[in-house]
Amino acid sequence: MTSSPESGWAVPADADSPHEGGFRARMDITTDRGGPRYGEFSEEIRRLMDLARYACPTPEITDELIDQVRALNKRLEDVQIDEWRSPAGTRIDLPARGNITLPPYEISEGGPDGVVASVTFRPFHLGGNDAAHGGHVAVAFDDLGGMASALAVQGITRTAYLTVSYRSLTPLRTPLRMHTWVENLDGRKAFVKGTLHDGDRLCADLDALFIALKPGQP
Ligand SMILES: CCCCCCCCCCCCCC(=O)SCCNC(=O)CCNC(=O)[C@H](O)C(C)(C)COP(=O)(O)OP(=O)(O)OC[C@H]1O[C@@H](n2cnc3c(N)ncnc32)[C@H](O)[C@@H]1OP(=O)(O)O
Repeated sequence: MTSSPESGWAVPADADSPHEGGFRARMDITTDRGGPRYGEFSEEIRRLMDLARYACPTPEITDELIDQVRALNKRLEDVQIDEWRSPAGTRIDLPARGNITLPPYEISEGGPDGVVASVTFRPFHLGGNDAAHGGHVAVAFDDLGGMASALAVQGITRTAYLTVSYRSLTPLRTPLRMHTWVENLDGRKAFVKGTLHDGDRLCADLDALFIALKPGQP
């Protein structure tokens, strides 16, 4: 296991984790990294973010919390690894592939007709007035649009542009339906559309271009 740098920032890949540009020489998609309770761990981190977002601690409680979070961070520093082998992003059995930085989603369909997922914006995704932040809506579209284009080109793609039109407020704490699909495939260019609905109500839609990476392209 790669040891953590002093700073605790991301760990670079080493010879045990080969990849070529944006491509992975070995697609290490797993369901066991981090152990059977890793999903529970991710959910507790999200809960921490939710609670921190709306917390107003006294100065004494802030002092106490700093010590506790520092102890937790110290524990996590001991188990740092590069992005290619971390459970976050590769645990396909967990919401949003176990990636705690994404709005949690669960995929119900994925194929030539695109990707359909249930996305729930958490309390910590607050933009204002109990609605989701537009940036977080764009993150969900980027990931699920990227997935629809990856399925269409059967490879890794990168976002060239991504335009989100916000049609009505996106609620927090509510399972929403996101659909992304490739409208037109032109060589390496996948033109992607998407919608986000709360029941019958359209919250936002997507117009994006993803480009299939060439072998070795970073
Ligand atoms: C665990 C397993 C999971 C698996 C699931 C994975 C899902 C993960 C999902 C995660 C998803 C997260 C995803 C993310 O967040 S990706 C992160 C955000 N995106 C980036 O950082 C991308 C930065 N940009 C680049 O790297 C390059 O510019 C790219 C790669 C995009 C193109 O540079 P490249 O040198 O390769 O190609 P090219 O320049 O010859 O262009 C090629 C063609 O495209 C046309 N073009 C280019 N740009 C634009 C534009 N802006 N508008 C209109 N057209 C544009 C261009 O005219 C040309 O057309 P044509 O002349 O051929 O007709």
